[in-house]
Amino acid sequence: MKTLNQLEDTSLAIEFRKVTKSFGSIVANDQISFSVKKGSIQALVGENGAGKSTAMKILFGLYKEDEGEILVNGKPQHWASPRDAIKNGIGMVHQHFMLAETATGLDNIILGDEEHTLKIPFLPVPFNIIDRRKARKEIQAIANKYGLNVPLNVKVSKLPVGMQQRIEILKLLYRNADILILDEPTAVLTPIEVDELFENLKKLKNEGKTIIIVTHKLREVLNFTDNIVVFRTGKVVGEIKTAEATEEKIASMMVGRNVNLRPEIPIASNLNKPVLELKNVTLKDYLTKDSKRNLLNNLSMRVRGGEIVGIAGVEGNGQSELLDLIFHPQNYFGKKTSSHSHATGDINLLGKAVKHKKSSEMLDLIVGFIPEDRHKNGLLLNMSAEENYILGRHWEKKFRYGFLQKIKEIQKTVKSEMEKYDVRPRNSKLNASGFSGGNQQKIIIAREFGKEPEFIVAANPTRGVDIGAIEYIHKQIVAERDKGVGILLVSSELDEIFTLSDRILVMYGGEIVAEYKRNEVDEHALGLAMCGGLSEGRKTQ
Ligand SMILES: Nc1ncnc2c1ncn2[C@@H]1O[C@H](COP(=O)(O)OP(=O)(O)OP(=O)(O)O)[C@@H](O)[C@H]1O
Repeated sequence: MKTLNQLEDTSLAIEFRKVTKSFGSIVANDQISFSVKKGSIQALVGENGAGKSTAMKILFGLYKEDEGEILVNGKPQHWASPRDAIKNGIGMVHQHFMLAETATGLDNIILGDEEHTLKIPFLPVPFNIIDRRKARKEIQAIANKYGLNVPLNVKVSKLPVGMQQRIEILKLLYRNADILILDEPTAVLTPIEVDELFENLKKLKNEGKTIIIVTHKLREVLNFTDNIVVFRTGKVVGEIKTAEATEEKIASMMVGRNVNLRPEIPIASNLNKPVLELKNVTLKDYLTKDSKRNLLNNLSMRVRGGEIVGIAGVEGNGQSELLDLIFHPQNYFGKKTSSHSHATGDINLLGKAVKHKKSSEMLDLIVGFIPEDRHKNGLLLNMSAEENYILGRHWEKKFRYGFLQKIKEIQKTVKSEMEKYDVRPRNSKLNASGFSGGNQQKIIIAREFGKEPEFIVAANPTRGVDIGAIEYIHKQIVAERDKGVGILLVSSELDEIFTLSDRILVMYGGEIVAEYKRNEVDEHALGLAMCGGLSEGRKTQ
């Protein structure tokens, strides 16, 4: 059967023909066929684990298909590695970045690029070195053109995730890729940055480039793409022109049922005692040259049991520092050291002053944590789902007899949690690395909620998670709130902030610049406050 694009236009950039790829018993791509028109923006959507990333990894030469073939610009291609794909004009930004963390942004962008070398003419043997000045100039020009500015001299590990992603995108543009694959490119961007990114992608499209976007964000799909291909459980279940699609239509194609995309959640009414209190916390930045700037500035806030407090803000405005300070106060409030910036002020967690607590004492305070970087802080990728579920919880009474672990109890709990959160595949022995991004997230959420904490910090809890699962995770968060748990939600998704938060705090430049009840602010005012555009003084609690 011919696909939609084939009927309309034969100038295809990409054509998948009955491609199959299995990992052991898991068929990640099952005879998938679809095509992408040259000079178009194509969305790939589907539930977590539906096989989108696998298809793109085959296209990028990271995996080899078991069966079928892929045509690129009309010619069958069998890449031996991504190097072949790059040579043939294909670039990919992965869902989890592939950057050398200890190298600078500049080095990451030019790494492995032989084009920009400076030839030394008088040496007897050919000896090329990278012309860093030229490369920097070119990268800066691309960055300026597409609004992707990053500090090129700073080590990647020191940059927030949003900036790291910009480096990935710059790397791809710097190599003049003709076909750009972006696996969830906007997961860490603010709405304004998303608009800017897509404006730039449109410019690239108008220059004839082909762009494939893997995303869970249906609004982006509708606003910015030309065609949509829908995956479900390893198969392509449909292709649709964006102009003919609606959010509901795509959602039900993806999930196979109707999904409530905008639930009405009543604002919390029964508030308990505070689970988190920060009073006049200032965090000086001693680690960068910019020592006059404070990473957190005279920040005071409170989360009470039974409420969800959402922090809205453009990434890099102190949110990461705030989270680190909540979990590791001893690093900041103790003696001044060269490895951490120094904090002043007060912090109380679950009613206890914690600024001088040791790490071991902090572990006694049971706080759920869904981290923004699930690979770095949420999972041990080369350990099984079961081991990851028990991570940090092995001391819980229900999981041990003295020093011995109750293996059967652990297995039973993990099995039922995987069922409850619909983690796919239901294989508790599979290493965390073998699960798709969204399913990895579900494992973390199941573990953290399972601790039955009084306070949960959720940083982008539905990042990379499909709509069916978002609906479920949101319900769980609200259920926790209604049980009396206090929740601090840090999210770059305004939709998520609006759906869940009882109170919304806006962070800008390390300060809380505004505070609203959910029902007294709209997206426009919030967006303005997030960009520092608040002219009036902040509202008070
Ligand atoms: N390296 C691997 N080893 C074993 N199984 C894998 C591997 N990579 C992917 N899978 C499995 O293949 C299936 C498809 O995964 P894939 O990452 O392609 O899904 P996806 O649609 O991109 O999901 P998500 O939206 O969550 O990123 C999943 O069941 C996943 O667990």
